[in-house]
Amino acid sequence: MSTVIKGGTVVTADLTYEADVAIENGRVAAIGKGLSGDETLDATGCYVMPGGIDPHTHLEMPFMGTYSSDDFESGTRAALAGGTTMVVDFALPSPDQSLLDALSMWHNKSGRANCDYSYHMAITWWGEQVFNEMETVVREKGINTFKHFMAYKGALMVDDDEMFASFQRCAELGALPLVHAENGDVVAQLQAKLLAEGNNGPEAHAYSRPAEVEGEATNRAIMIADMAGVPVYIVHTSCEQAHEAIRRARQNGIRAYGEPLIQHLTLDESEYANPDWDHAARRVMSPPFRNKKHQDSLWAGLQAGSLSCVATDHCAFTTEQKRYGVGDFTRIPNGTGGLEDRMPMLWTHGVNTGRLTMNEFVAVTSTNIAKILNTYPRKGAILVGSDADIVVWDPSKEKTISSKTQQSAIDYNVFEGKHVKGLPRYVLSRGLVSIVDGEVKTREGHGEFVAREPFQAVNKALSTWKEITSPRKVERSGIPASGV
Ligand SMILES: NC(=O)NCCC(=O)O
Ligand SMILES: [Zn+2]
Repeated sequence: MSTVIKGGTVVTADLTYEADVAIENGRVAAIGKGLSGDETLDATGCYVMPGGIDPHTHLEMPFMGTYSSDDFESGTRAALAGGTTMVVDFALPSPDQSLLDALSMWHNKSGRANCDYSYHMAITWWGEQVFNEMETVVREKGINTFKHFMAYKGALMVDDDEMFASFQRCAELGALPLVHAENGDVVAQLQAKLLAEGNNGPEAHAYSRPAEVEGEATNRAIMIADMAGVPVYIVHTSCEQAHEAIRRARQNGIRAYGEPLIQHLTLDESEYANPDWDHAARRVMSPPFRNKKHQDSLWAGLQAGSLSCVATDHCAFTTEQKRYGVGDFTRIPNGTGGLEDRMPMLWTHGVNTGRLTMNEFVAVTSTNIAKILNTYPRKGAILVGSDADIVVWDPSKEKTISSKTQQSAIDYNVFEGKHVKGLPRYVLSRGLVSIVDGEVKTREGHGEFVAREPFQAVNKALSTWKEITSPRKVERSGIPASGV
């Protein structure tokens, strides 16, 4: 069975051109004019783009005494509805748990996925077992990225010595470390101080995590990565201080990547001042939403290329779960949803406003992360042989975002009431037509795990440079006798 997407304009990270796209066996089979197939999808007036890749999701994640409420079924359904055809989730070992056990647990959860997925492995503790299993994870299990939390003291946080050890191991294995960069020690002290002063509402969550906390940790993570000789990817970059650290590092030749979230780009700190406790608590995530100065910095970073990808960090909790933190903001589960809205919100606030070109939109929603994760051009591209993960984007289609019509399992939406213009007409997951004009035709279990090879080029270049510049003993002849 072959499918042809006909009459649209192909938009990739580099090119815009008129062509039909033919699909066979889940792959792009031909690109050109006048193609035909068993099934035709009319793309007149639409842009035919690589499906989105969300670099950062937390589906059914055990966190803060509960589990995030979207699982791989509802989460990937939401992803496809919004034009995202691949998600990258996190396998999260509990303290002392084997990385391989955690991975098996995640494979058990993901069997219901509607679109393709991959994982980052989290480093939540350190020891010889973790050191050894990292090699298996990279060489045998198809995972080349490891996430480190500098925040969540007493839970997921790792210290600098553990991070340095893990980064060096990543360098040896051809893996890329990811970092949640917030100074967990300072946050813990600020939280205690705010609570002691009676400041226990959701707004205190934002007060306890000022931009300096993030800027300091981002810079520290980048410097540690540089000393370890490995590139580094900073997740959910939310402020100018963190962006500045990434920008400066890149100007100095350091391979550091930054990832703003669609939430931070389009929602600001005034959400926490809302008199409705539920409204504010539903928006509690780390880092918190910031002011316009920070938002402008993030948009500028996407335009200038100093920030690479737009993610969601989709970690959705119901209102009931958020209420665990009534009377103590530190117990509000951290996280917000966004999978279904990432692409329409970015198109509306990025492309429709002239802040991003269509090609830049494709780069930051798909192609850049495919390259960073070493899965390009299987993903993130429309090329003959690429997976047919494709979104046919209708720039004239509009809607108002509402939790009543969303795919996510939770009872609200942080973008509630926002009007978007630019939505998928069709979404194809490895050739399977999964969304047709808002109608959901996803197939549970269709999604497959995407194994990713270790990095060759960047890690080789960095280790070569490290070797050339490593400390060397100076060999001297005629050393004078000791003066003692
Ligand atoms: N970001 C957030 O608040 N929740 C998800 C877990 C994490 O990545 O920090
Ligand atoms: Zn995080």
